Amino acid sequence: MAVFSRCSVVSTAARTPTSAAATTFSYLIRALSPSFSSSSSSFDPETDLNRGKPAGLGTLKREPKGRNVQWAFLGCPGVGKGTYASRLSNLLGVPHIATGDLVRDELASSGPLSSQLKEIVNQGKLVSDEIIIDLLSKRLEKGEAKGESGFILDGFPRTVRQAEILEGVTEIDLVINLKLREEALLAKCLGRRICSECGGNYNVASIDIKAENGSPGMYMAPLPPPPECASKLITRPDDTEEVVKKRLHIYQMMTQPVEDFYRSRGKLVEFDLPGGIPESWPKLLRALNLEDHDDKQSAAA
Ligand SMILES: Nc1ncnc2c1ncn2[C@@H]1O[C@H](COP(=O)(O)OP(=O)(O)O)[C@@H](O)[C@H]1O
Repeated sequence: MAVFSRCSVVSTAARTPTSAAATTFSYLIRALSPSFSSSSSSFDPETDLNRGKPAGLGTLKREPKGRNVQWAFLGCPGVGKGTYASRLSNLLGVPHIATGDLVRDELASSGPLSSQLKEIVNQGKLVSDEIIIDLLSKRLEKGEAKGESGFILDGFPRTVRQAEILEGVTEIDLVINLKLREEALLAKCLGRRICSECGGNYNVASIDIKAENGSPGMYMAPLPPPPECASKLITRPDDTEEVVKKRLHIYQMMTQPVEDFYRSRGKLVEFDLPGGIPESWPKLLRALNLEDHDDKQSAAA
C-alpha cells in the first residue's frame, strides 16, 4: 500500500539566503524577545539589530573545534528519528533535543501558546519558524546554563528557512536522513504509543512486508512497553491516518528541500532503515564509523 507517492518538491517560501542570515536570525530572536515591539513587521537590520544583545540561539557562537558533535536528524514522521537520536545521544554523551517534544511540553503546560499550538499540531501542520526557534532557544539556553556541549537535533530544522537561520548561528557537523519504505511509515505512526506517565515511546505495530517485485521484505517487531507503562499508554492526537498522511505531505513539501540544503553542503548521510532496531542500529553505527561498546559487551556476554 503506497502511503504516499513522492510529490514534486515545491520550493518553500523560504527567505532567500542572504549574506546576513545571522542578522535575519538575530532579528528573529530580537523579534521573539518580550522587549521587542511586535508592531514592527518590516525587517530593518540597521534599527532592529541595535536593540541590544540577541538572546537564545544567539548565545551559540561559532564554537571552535573541540566542542561535542552538533548533529541533526531528518526523516519522515514515524521513521524513528527519536529512537535513533536518543541512542546516539547516550552513546556520544550529547543532549537529544526533539522539537516535537518541546512543542508537546508547551502544549501540556497550558501556556499562552498551547491552544494555538494544539490546533496546528492536531491538523498535522508545522508550527511557525518563530515559535519553534523560541522554544529551541530556551531549551539551548537552559542546556548551556547546565554546561551542555553539542547536541543531536531531532525534528529541527524542518524548513529551509530554519536551516538557513541555524547555519547563520552555528556549525552543523552532520545531518542523518533516515528513510523507510512508505508502506511502513503509516503503520509505524498508527502503532506509536506514549506512556502518559514517563513519556516513554513504544510501538504496538508488527510490520511484516513481504518481498515482491525485486524489493526485499522487511520485518519490524513491536516495541512493547515495560509492565509498569502498559496500562498508561496513549496515542498522539496527530497519529491518526488522516493527519499522518497530511504530515507526510507537508514533509515532502517543506522538509525534503532541507535534505537538498545539506546534500549540497556535503553534510547529508542518507540511511535506509533495513528493519527494526536490532538490524538497523549496528548498520547505522557502521555508516557513522561509530562503535557501541555496550552492545558489543552484551553481545559478547
Ligand atoms: N522544526 C519544526 N518546525 C515546525 N514545526 C515543528 C518542528 N518540530 C516539531 N514541530 C511540530 O510538532 C509536531 C510533532 O513533531 P514530531 O514529534 O517531530 O513529529 P514527527 O513524528 O511527525 O516527526 C509536528 O507535526 C509539528 O507540528
